[in-house]
Amino acid sequence: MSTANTPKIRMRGVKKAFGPKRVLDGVDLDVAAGQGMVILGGSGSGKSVTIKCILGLIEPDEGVIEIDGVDVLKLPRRERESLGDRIGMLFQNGALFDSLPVWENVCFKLLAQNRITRAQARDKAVEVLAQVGLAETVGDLSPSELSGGMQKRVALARAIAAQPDIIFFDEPTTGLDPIMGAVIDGLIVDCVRRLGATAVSITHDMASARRIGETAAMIHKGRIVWTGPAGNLGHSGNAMVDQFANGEREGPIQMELRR
Ligand SMILES: Nc1ncnc2c1ncn2[C@@H]1O[C@H](COP(=O)(O)OP(=O)(O)OP(=O)(O)O)[C@@H](O)[C@H]1O
Repeated sequence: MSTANTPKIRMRGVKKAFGPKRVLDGVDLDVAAGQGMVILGGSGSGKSVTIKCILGLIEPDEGVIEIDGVDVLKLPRRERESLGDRIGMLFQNGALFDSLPVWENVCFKLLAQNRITRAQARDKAVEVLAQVGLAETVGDLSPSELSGGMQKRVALARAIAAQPDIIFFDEPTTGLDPIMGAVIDGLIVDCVRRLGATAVSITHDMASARRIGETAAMIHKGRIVWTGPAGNLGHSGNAMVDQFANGEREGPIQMELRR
């Protein structure tokens, strides 16, 4: 049963292998309701697989994943799918559809599920675009006509349009200049706060991690090896985390491909 102390997301012993390759080897992670959690880890360490397991896009081999205290892996398919209505996602590359105008992209999920008429969707898109600093006229453009920073704003608008209570951000500032990255981070923080949502982000950008995360977790060799305040990244006292956050070649993390 869910109580005030129940984590929004709770993972215990989550394992996932692809063929002989074990990617997740017993992930334990708690994300408190309303918290901003950043997941760090080397390339290929399993950050995206972790998020996809929570989203239900990948089925773990073992373990427990709870949302609001409910074991989602045991839910019937239909109930599991309806959980998706409460979850927003900003994909790494934005994943916008160039064949649709911006406003339809923003309200894509609401339209696809017939939760809203096209006229309502247009109004809703204008309202959400304004929240990410975009003018009404942008709604009629194709995503291909927008700069990278504007595309990220549209992707953010799409992630929040259905007012989810959990939002995942996969490398939200990748490919942006540092100032635009900071602007997008600011918008993310504002939007998440306005919704009162729980946010889980993957990023390799430490400045971004400190801005959008309250808490950080580091994944290494398929397990969460450290959790602590995002503000401590780089001087956490954990040699592995500090090597990673400071981008040092020497340290406990040996990356065969980089030698
Ligand atoms: N559907 C899949 N089938 C087979 N292997 C997969 C699949 N999805 C992920 N993997 C493998 O799992 C490992 C972890 O992938 P994942 O995408 O989670 O890494 P990541 O930590 O997000 O990395 P990056 O920072 O580079 O995006 C990789 O070796 C990847 O090749």
